[in-house]
Amino acid sequence: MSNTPDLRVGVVGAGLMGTDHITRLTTTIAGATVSAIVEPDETRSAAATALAPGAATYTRIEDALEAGAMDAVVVATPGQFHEPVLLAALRAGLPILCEKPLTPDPESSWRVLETEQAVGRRLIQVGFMRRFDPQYRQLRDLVAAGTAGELLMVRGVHRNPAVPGSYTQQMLINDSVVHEFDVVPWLAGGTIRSVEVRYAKRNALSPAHLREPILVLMELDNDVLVDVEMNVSIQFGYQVATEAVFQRGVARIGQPEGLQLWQDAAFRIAEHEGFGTRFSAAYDAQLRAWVDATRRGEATGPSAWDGYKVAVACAAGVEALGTTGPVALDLPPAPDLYA
Ligand SMILES: NC(=O)C1=CN([C@@H]2O[C@H](COP(=O)(O)OP(=O)(O)OC[C@H]3O[C@@H](n4cnc5c(N)ncnc54)[C@H](O)[C@@H]3O)[C@@H](O)[C@H]2O)C=CC1
Ligand SMILES: O=C1[C@@H](O)[C@H](O)[C@@H](O)[C@H](O)[C@H]1O
Repeated sequence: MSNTPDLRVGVVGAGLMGTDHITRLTTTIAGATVSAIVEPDETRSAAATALAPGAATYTRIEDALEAGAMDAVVVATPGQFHEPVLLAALRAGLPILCEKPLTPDPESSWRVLETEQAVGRRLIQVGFMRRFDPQYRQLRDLVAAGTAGELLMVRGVHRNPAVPGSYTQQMLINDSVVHEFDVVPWLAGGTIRSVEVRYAKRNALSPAHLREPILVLMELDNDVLVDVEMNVSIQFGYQVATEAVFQRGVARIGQPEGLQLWQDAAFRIAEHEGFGTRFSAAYDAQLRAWVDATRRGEATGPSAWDGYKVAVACAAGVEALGTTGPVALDLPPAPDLYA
């Protein structure tokens, strides 16, 4: 691929994740150059441009498209602003890496699917980066190999140390469990049949407007039962861990790793501070896979259809926050483009 020119990438939204993608594209990922930054906030735009000298700056994606400033787009605006950016980039025929979620609800995700189908080829990869985490991939391979027997249950924890005041009750589902709604069916080889939410004793350290931690139960159509503790006030660090129960064994991923220290009659091992460290390798691998596939003229990773299925699961999850018992999912058949 060394004779192929660099992919000119436009990054739309230069906040936390947009800046992170710009840094990785500029310093770590071969074969790509950040050619455009689309960001309405002047201070953020200037800070991002300093990381990618030579990138042209715009405040609206329409202007960057009209200028022909990019061959492909990374969408890193907040989820509620994904749809207009996606539709504009799709209509221009550009490949897209869209941060999770595809969009915040099934109706808008369906409109994105329809637009991609009208273009006639897969252009969107959704940023469910856990699929690129080496440990999740190992676990998926183990499930597929069947060497420990059939998978029976998946038990997960998703713990954030704390969240900002702007984090709402629905975000427990839409912003956080959204990852499990994608990665667990992917690794377990099934589709989500229903979602249920149970409330634990409330953590008095949670922000006053949040009732959490919660336990999210998912039934898959292959009868695998999944439980996820979603906790955003765990204080001590960031922990995303999974235990898979098989017929003849148990597998764990996401355990603390690195230096082990015995000192002062105690044992210590570092835990992650945030998703930026826990999934650093996954963010790199996700971008690398996207850039390489795009340069080959192909699409890879989670598709817009995967994004739609997750949006349906999130809608069920949000409903389950306010009801007792499981909420069933109602999924249409996959359109031909994604079958
Ligand atoms: N994969 C992961 O682990 C994570 C993914 N995310 C996802 O990344 C996305 C961005 O989140 P953050 O970076 O935390 O948000 P942020 O709020 O830090 O940054 C978003 C940026 O988008 C800009 N923006 C808003 N509307 C725009 C538009 N129409 N055109 C161009 N720029 C626009 C804002 O001015 C802001 O600078 C979200 O979809 C979020 O769910 C966030 C954190 C972790
Ligand atoms: O996507 C992410 C955040 O938006 C979300 O708030 C966190 O809970 C997740 O762990 C992180 O990966």
